[in-house]
Amino acid sequence: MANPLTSPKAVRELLERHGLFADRRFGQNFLVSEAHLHRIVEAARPFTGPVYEVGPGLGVLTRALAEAGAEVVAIEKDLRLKPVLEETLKGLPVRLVFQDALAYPWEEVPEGSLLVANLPYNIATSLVTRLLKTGRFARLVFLVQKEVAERMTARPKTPAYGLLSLRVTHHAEAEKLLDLPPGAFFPPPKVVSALVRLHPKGVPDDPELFALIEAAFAKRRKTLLNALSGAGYPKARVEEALKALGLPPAVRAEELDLEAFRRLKALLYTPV
Ligand SMILES: C[S@@+](CC[C@H](N)C(=O)[O-])C[C@H]1O[C@@H](n2cnc3c(N)ncnc32)[C@H](O)[C@@H]1O
Repeated sequence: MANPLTSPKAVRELLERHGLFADRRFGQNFLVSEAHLHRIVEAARPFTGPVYEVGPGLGVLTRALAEAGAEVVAIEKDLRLKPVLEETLKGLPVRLVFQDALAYPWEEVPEGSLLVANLPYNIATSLVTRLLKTGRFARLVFLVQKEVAERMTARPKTPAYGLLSLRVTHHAEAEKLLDLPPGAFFPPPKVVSALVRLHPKGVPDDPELFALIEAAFAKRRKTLLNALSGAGYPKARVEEALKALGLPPAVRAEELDLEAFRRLKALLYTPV
């Protein structure tokens, strides 16, 4: 059965009836494409654990997930949407939580949980990083701006490659599944979006590794040697480590893959 919320007209009427408007501060671009909604639900299956949705909005995806058999916990920051969600999700087994998703205790969700969401653009990167660090998610399936999806899946020596690419690679296998045009949303955003799926590998955070990677990319145009020595890593030690790894002294951060950064960290953090 078609989802009653997948038309701009239905969304406009629903908002009007509740005296609401799509609030840009909350990144409110509601999905209105039945075909894309279906692709997201299919990409998220099988529902082997509780499904967390950040930002249910008017409930379009929440409803589709619940109707497909998922046990959904939906976390929404905009309290104005409470009466709408109570109407659109009536009778469905969804737990609604009204709070900022960044304040949610993600470290306590059951092992094997799933995230399925059309993420608010302004918290997407920090939220996904945090969820990966918890080690509790079996799968994360979400919409983000295409540019963010490209950074998540970028390979070394490409312009989009950096801290986010390495963070994602450290924790997960990443897939960029498809692009969504602005017309798939109401109101249409200015940019193209993309559907991303991450399969975590159960690798815990490595704070020393990520301090090193952050320092390496903080000055992207500099050589790795200058970026790291500028951030306080002893220059002679970095020079020695690059040599031991067979890397030229003028190498830049974007030329190193995750394995190279792991080996560099091991050399820099080994007591002399
Ligand atoms: C891009 S809209 C997606 C709405 C809906 N899931 C859909 O696909 O139509 C993002 C949603 O996240 C909510 N939101 C924004 N910031 C949030 C935050 N920090 N915590 C929880 N929800 C947030 C917005 O109010 C909005 O409902």
